[in-house]
Amino acid sequence: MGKGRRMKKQGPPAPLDESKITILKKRKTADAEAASKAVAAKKRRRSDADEEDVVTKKDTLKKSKTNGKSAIPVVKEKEKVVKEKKKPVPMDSDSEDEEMADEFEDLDNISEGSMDSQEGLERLSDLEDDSDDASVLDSDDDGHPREAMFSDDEDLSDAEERLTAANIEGLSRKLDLQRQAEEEEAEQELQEAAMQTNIAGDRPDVFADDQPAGLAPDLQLLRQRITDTIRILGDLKTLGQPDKSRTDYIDLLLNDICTYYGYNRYLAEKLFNLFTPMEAFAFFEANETPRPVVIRTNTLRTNRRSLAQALINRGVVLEPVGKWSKVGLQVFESPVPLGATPEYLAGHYILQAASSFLPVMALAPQPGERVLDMAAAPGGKTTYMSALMRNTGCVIANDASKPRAKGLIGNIHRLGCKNTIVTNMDARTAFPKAMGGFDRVLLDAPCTGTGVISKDAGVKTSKDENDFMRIPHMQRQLLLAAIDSVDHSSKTGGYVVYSTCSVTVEENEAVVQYILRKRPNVKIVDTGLGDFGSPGFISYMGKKFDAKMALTRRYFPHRENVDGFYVCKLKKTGPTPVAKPTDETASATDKSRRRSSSKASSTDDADDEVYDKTPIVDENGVSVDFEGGAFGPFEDGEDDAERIARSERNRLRRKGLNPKGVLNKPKKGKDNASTETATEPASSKVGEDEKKEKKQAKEAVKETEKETKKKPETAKKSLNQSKGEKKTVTGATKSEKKAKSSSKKTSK
Ligand SMILES: C[S@@+](CC[C@H](N)C(=O)[O-])C[C@H]1O[C@@H](n2cnc3c(N)ncnc32)[C@H](O)[C@@H]1O
Repeated sequence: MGKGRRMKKQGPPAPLDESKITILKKRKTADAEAASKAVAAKKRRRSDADEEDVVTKKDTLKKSKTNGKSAIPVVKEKEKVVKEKKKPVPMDSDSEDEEMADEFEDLDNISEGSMDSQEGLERLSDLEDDSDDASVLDSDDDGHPREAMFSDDEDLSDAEERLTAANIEGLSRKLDLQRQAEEEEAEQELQEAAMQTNIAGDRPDVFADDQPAGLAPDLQLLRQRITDTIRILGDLKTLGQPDKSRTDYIDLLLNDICTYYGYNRYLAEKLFNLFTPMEAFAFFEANETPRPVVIRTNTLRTNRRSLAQALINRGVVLEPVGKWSKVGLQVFESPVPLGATPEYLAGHYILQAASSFLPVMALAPQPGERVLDMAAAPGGKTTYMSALMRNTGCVIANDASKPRAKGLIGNIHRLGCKNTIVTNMDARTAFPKAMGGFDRVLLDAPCTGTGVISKDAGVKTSKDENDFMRIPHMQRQLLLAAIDSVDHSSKTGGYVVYSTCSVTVEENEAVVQYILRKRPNVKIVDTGLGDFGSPGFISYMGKKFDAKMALTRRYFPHRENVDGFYVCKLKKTGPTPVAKPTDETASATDKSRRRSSSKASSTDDADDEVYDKTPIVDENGVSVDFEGGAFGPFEDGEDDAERIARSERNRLRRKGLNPKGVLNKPKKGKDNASTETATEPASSKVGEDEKKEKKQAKEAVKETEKETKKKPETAKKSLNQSKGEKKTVTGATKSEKKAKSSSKKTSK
């Protein structure tokens, strides 16, 4: 079955699919007590949910008000998502049996790579299942009954019954806890509704109740004011003070959000602007609560059913993460540390956020392919790719940070990935010069981490304007390198997936838009991830993006209950065009052309190794690298250097310093004109900008620069790609060395 069809049938994942738990409980005759609890809990939940629905329609704002910091908006959003999941999903004719299929069984041993019909994923379903459970996956006509552990099927196998029996007690406990939380929440809502009624119809003066200066803010009052302000913004005409504008209210709201949640003003505003005020509140709330713990089954070592059984036997309470994934398990409770179980140590699973499955699913690497993971550490995605490829072909897993690359190697060994080469290079410059011609490239880019604030609250205060200049700049460079490293003529691939765990437009749609302008030889294609998530922005704050940006996917903690994430899939349609080739680019282009023809004729000689080593060039054909700063404009009419310089000036101003004084100050012991701008007057603005840009660039890659000055790890074994040998190596291959020497010759 193709990926698109499966995704349609399966629908998007529910963060916490209560229906499964309920169904389990209904079925569990062996544990009458647990089952009756479950049914009662379900009824209560339903009636609660119905009541909440009514309340929602009456006044959604009321729902967001609580006395403490409970995540009411998150819960509401979660419920909304769950309800949406319950809507019938459009299905193909053979969809009913698929819907009933076992969420454990039909996944066992097989990859989600088999879900991509566009890319020959059917090949995967042809592969024999080499485990004991020999069911063939993803094939519509496999003839294997798909019994469901959590399905509506009545005929559960004995094994599933035992699994269910073992797990039901824990699930029941979880459900009771949820019910208790919901009752408390409902109680709170009632109280708040009463409070709201008192001010309903009035024009609440949120500007009046200023907190006393010098004292710690009263969080209860602050929260009340936040929700009041949001309510007013929803109906400013009726509820707003006549002498106050929308801007006044937004200003007050942002200040309160900063105080209440602890964000710096710049970041709070940036995140706030992504949503309506009400949704922004839900987003900030969601960042205060952790996302569900998820583990990914390593199908190189086991299958999901066996893993679930083993962990349940250890008292772990879990369920499949959702129908969208065949390898994910959501863990509700564990009496043992999940990073220290025998199964963990044996590499049967890896702790991996649900959202980080998505870029790999979108990339859909195929067995036998040559794949690059540009920024791979600690390796959650690399090892998933390796599993999808069934340990065949080759994954180059690169990371610029040496300590992180060591962690990556550890995971690769633990999970038994044998088709992986680890490299330690700066991907902006290493690829495609050192290696190119990949069938697929994953760029899970370094980012500001605004999607994972619940994991790293430090982001709230540490990320400023400067970071939002510097980091997207690096992302653009990396993505250009990713595109140039892909073989557009790959028979099976030619794809790049770009992902970040950030929700800002600057790091996502804006980066992709820039790339589309710089590389007309790529186009955005469907991620194949179905309806899960939201479409990428096609416009934002007056800026229009390519219409196909809607094919990219965004994920938010408050909507999908996963880490904030962005996924874009690109298809390379032709070689990178060079407008005004320099010597270097011309020869590289020739080489690229030779490469295509040599591929056809199979007459490669050593220097004509088939890699697309086209250097990154700007529109004028000028070779681009970070140090040179000759990068294209950040946005139309404004280049990165200027933006970074402006950001630096703003930063200094915020610190109360005079940017002119600080930036123009001559450096001790250095002649102003002694750098690469020596031919220009020391006071030249251009020279200063370049220096500033260089300074920013150096800061940006402080850590990675150090590493990349050192030699990449050398190969211990070579990888004979053409013979398809599977070998674990840790550095450059023979062919890569040839490619390097050829590259040197070219540049000479
Ligand atoms: C978001 S993390 C990658 C997570 C990884 N894909 C995974 O799933 O486990 C970004 C990684 O990019 C690496 N990195 C930063 N700058 C880089 C560069 N210029 N070249 C290659 N890697 C870089 C960082 O060391 C970091 O490990």
